[in-house]
Amino acid sequence: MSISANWQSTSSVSDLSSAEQEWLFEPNSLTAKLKSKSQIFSVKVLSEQLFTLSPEQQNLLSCATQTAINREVILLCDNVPMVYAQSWLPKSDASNPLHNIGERPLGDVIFQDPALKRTEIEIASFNFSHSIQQLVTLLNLPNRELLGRRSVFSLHEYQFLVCEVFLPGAYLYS
Ligand SMILES: C=C(O[C@@H]1C=C(C(=O)O)C=C[C@H]1O)C(=O)O
Repeated sequence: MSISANWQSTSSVSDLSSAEQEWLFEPNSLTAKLKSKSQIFSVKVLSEQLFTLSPEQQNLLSCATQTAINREVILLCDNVPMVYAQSWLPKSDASNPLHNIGERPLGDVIFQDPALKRTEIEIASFNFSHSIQQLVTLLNLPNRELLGRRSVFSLHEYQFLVCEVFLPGAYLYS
């Protein structure tokens, strides 16, 4: 699913509530933050496929390779869908910690490594006409304007892009 959006740097976004800022600007693991708010945390993998990167994505990931793994998941707290996440991971072999993470949360893998670096977080809103709303409807959630964030991580020689869209019912809208 495309989550193209009008991504803006956090410094150019002003009218956010404190709850929205708390969640959108969270510098550490979103998985850990969601786990702290729930009894049962789970990951539903929607898909993991090899894709050709768009020129913009190639530029974002400053990578020469044209293909990457597109991983789409839903993060659930106590079985309530909270976040749709789409990550673009480098094609890899078993030696790469990002290889084949399955139902494990990406955050549990990458935030264990002190070498992890995160570039600035960008924010976007997703209105009623955005394709993400089809997923919201599929999940039987009420359609509403959604907020999301994305950033590029680097871990040793790997760069990868993580985009997260907060679904209706997520804590930051309360
Ligand atoms: C990057 C993180 O990992 C989370 C888990 C993801 C996954 O399992 O695919 C994707 C994005 C994040 O919401 C994090 O916890 O911050």
